[in-house]
This record gives sequence, C-alpha cells and structure tokens, in this order.
Amino acid sequence: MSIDGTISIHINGEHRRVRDGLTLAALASELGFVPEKVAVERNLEVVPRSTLGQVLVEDGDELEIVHFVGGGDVSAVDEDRWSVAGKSFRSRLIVGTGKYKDFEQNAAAVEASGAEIVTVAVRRVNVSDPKAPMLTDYIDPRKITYLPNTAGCYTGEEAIRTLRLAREAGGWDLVKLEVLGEARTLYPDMVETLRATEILAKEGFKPMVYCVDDPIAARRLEDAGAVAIMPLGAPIGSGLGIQNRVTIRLIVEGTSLPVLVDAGVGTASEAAEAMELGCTGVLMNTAIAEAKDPVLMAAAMKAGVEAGRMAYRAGRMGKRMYADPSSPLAGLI
Ligand SMILES: CC(=O)[C@@H](O)[C@H](O)COP(=O)(O)O
Repeated sequence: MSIDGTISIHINGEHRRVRDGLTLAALASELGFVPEKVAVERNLEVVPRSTLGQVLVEDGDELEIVHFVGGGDVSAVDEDRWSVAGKSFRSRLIVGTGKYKDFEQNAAAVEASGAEIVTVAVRRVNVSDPKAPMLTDYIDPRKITYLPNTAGCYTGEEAIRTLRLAREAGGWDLVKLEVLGEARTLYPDMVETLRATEILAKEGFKPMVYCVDDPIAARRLEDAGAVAIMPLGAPIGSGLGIQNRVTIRLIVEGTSLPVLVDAGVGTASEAAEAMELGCTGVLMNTAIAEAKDPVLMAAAMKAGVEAGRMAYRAGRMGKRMYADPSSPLAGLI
C-alpha cells in the first residue's frame, strides 16, 4: 500500500521507505550499486538478472541484494555503500572545515575520519587574496567531494544567492542548504528553508537540507526536492548529543531519502547512536575540531559511525524486563 507515494520494504533486513514505482534495477542504483553487478532475491525467490529493469518493487517486499565483486563472482559481502543524488560513497561520516587551528590540522582530521565528503561554508572561502593558502591546497578536491554550505545565511534569498555563486565558481550542484532562524540557537528557519529548497531544486541544485528534527518537516522537504534530510541532533556547536531519539527514528522511517544527523554530536558514542537509529550518516564539525586531539577524535568518530552502522544492520536484541541467564541451564549437575 502506498502512503504519500512511498512504500515500505525490507532490504537486507533493514526497514526502508522507498518511492513507489521503482524497478529493482532503479532501486539498486539508488542504493549505490551498479545494477548490472547485483543479484536480487525477492521474497525468497531469486529474480533473474535480465528482468531487474522490469520488475517493480512492491509494498512489503523482503529483498536481499548481493553485490558482484571482481570477475563475475557473486560475493555475499555487501559493500554497504550509500548514495545521494546519484553519487555513491562508502564513508558515512561527513566532516566540516571550520574551527580548526589551521588547514594542516583540518586535513589530518579529514584523513583520520575516512570522510569522502567535506562541507565548506561558501562565505568563508578566501576570494580576496589569491596568494593566501587555500583549503584545496590541503584537502584534494579530486579525492574528496566538496559540499558547499550556506552557513551564516538567515534568509532563503541569501542562501540561494550563495549557492548560485558556488555553482558559478566551482560547478557544484550537490549543496548543503542551511537557513538559520536566529543567532542564539542557530535553529533552522523552516519556512525559509522549505521555500529555498523548492527554488533550488527547480534550478537544478541537489540540496541536502539542514532541518529541525520533525518528521513532517522532513516529508515537506522531500516533496520540495531535497536530496537528503539533515536533522539536527542538538544545537550546532553544542556537543549535547542526540536530544530526541524518537523524532530522528520517525524521520528515518518516514522518508525514502538519506537521513544524516547534522549538528550537536559531541563524541563517538553519539555518532554510533545516530547510526543505530537507522540514519544513513552523520555530519559533524565542532566535536572533532574542538577536541583536545582533533585527529584522534576524527578516528574515534569514524569507528563510532562504523560500529553504529554495523549494530543497526546486525539488529539489536530485544529488551527484557527481567534477567535471563547467559549460560544454558540444561545439563547442569
Ligand atoms: C559544518 C556544518 O555544516 C554545520 O551544520 C555544523 O557546524 C555542524 O554542527 P556541529 O559543529 O555541532 O557538528
């Protein structure tokens, strides 16, 4: 049954909502797989590979997707990649580029984090002195995807202008939109954010959108053309950790888009927590940049995100009200 154009399925044991009307090949491609290199089992029946482009995904489907590695061998090892706007990534950690002592430290932290995407405030990019060092001298844009963001923008217009500038300068269309409501909380202004998302999507941008942790707002953003939902875990720079686990989970369950917790993560266990809630990834800046040892913290965050992701995929044990002995009782003398 379709709710708001999405259906509910399980992929490799994980619950997902995806757009109605996708073929298995389109679904595989949205997940970051090359459709020609996957094998799909649907409701315990193997689907012939030649028909993946015709078979529609249906509500309630239980899918197993296996990736082919190397010369045609089928491997049960799922690379567990994720994708946004047609680009596929292995790392689920996106890191910021503000608040570091210098570019060198920033680059070392990015390296330790394993991040494949860094986000950069367009308004901080040095344009006045071409001789001054630039971030791109330290973090190679041929290896790492730069995600321009609109940090510091308080109106939709300002954010749109900033991103038009970024596209003009570097050809970026995958962008991070944030429209702030006030300086005290740095909370997003959702009315302006929605308006800007709609305009940017119409102009061909692929906006990943910083937003409140509200499942209805997330749905509206999806309708407006967002390519990823990025709810705050707590106020930007606070390091308070995820304040509302329930709404983050509801966002994950209610959208077919990638969901990345953006802002407020303070330490590695909180990054793991976001991933255990089923998020696609985590974006963070302050927790790494303001750690006593930013490079070590970057490595800790990498491990936290990976551990949380594995735990989510593995499926948590059920909680019990009472004790249950760990050692079997049968055969005791
Ligand atoms: C870097 C960025 O894009 C921001 O949204 C923000 O700075 C992330 O928040 P934290 O600094 O709290 O991780």
